[in-house]
Amino acid sequence: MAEGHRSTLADEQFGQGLPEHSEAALREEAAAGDFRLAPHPTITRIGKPLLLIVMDGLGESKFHDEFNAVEQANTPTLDALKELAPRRWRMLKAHGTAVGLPTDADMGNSEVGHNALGAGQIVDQGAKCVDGALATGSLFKLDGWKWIEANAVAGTLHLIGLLSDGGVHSRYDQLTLLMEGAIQQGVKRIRLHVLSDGRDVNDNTAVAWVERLQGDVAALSQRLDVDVRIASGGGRMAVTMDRYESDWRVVQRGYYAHVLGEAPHRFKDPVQGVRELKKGNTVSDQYIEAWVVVGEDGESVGRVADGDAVVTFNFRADRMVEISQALEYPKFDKFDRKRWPDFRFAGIMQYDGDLLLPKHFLVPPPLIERASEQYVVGTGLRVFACSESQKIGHVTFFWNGNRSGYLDPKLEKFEEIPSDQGISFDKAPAMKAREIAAATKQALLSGKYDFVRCNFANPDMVGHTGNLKAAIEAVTVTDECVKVLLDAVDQAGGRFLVTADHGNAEEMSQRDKAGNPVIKDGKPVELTSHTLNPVLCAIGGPGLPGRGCCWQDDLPNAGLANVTATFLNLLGFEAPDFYKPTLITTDGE
Ligand SMILES: O=C(O)[C@@H](CO)OP(=O)(O)O
Ligand SMILES: [Mn+2]
Ligand SMILES: [Mn+2]
Repeated sequence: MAEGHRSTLADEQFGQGLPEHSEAALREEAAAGDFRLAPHPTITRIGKPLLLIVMDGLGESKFHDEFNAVEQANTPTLDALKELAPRRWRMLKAHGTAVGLPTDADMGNSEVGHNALGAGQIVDQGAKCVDGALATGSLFKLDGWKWIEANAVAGTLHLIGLLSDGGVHSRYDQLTLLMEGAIQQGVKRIRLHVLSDGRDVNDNTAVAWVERLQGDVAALSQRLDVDVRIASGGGRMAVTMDRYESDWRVVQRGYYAHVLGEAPHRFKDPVQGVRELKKGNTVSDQYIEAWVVVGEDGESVGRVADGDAVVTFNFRADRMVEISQALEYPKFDKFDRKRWPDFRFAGIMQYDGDLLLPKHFLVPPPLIERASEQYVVGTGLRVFACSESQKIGHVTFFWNGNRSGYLDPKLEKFEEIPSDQGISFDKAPAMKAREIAAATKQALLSGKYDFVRCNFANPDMVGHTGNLKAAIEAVTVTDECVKVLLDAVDQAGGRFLVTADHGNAEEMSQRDKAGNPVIKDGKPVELTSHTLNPVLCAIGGPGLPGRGCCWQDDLPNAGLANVTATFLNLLGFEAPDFYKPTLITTDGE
């Protein structure tokens, strides 16, 4: 059924112009050799590894002042890439329509960035698919809605997700359209379980967001004569939105607050309550502890009951997988659920197409067909991918077009370095970069792999804390680790490509329209989000062909999706012709 959903909607409304294939068919084809790459005419295979590094959240800003953590950091390796090989580096677009987001005002993010890097194509992303399904009303006609409809109408509809207009995981306008649409379908009672952001939008805006929602909910309730209330919440990094099993306690807090109605903070009015929790702004919006709204009787107003319906309204997958498991799996041992009511659950998207999780979803997810790894393993190349827990799925799941697990366990090895748990990453800004470098170096020198890729999480994760000093340290350590790996490429006689998935650390202060840092109470106001900035792409290594490679001159608007054909060339192969064009040529140098 899931496949049927995907194909109908993908074809009719958001067609990618590529042939329809089910996952199973794709794998069969791979096995049958349909994914063999043709050798590149001039960049030959040398039997030495290609290294690809993603520096997560490291972009280039036009502001060259003290708030640019990338420029403030000590980066001799990255500087040398530019200075020593002027024709082997360039900048790439990493935001907006260049990576499949709805508009060029949308900042880049890891999901779309790694999807583009791995898939070589620009695919309409989840945000756009949900926009379309809400605009046409198809969302309420498909099987996902049908699955929850009777419960939603007869019981309570619970909506769980991130409260902001960041556009990375969710969007406020989609939440309100979803509510309105559900009410038109006959829903009378809605409970909202909302996570504060402070990461994709400015920090210390949590109160304003809850206040806005409270206002809109009051107006809606009155206008349409329905009972809608804010029921529970917390900060996204402390409650519900863990990813890649970094810390299940985060999900447990969410399940307890949203489903059981249990939380350390209980108050009658969510605006006043959150205002109290945010007093003096001593805690970031991202880390607000779990809270529930209680009625006169002291009981939670929004615990999930038998016969209710639950929808998670984040369209992005990584941070919804664990809560979906907690909501959906009959057998579940990550924490004690205490009570698992008999409700019906649908995600606004399916968050994992291989696990088919959740089973029911309101909007078909973007299917990314013919991702590069299918060709890479289809050609028999051996792959090593490494990161720490916070980003491991980025270089595997997102990279492989949202496929979880191995495409070919005989040819691929994914290595996860456990991330620190329970701390804000500015407390340990190196994160696990050195461990990632060590594991990746070992893979490069082992002779066991043709394609070795890794992701350094710390410019991004530390950038999100808003702590400038820590972000500078994070970038410095990243540069040091890039050096370790480029030295290993030298030793191995291989080739490399260094890039990033979007910006973050290069802008650590909010700016006014004139570009000046925003100052409040005598202090610069931190910027915790990603940016719209371009990212570096640099190639090199002793294994480059005799006459070398350099950039094509005619691709001024190239973006992350052009990297895919480029690294396939560096592996010694031609890219599929429907991929975005390669950035390199062997003419002219
Ligand atoms: O932390 C995350 O979930 C996002 C920001 O919302 O960052 P990234 O896209 O880099 O993973
Ligand atoms: Mn990222
Ligand atoms: Mn990020």
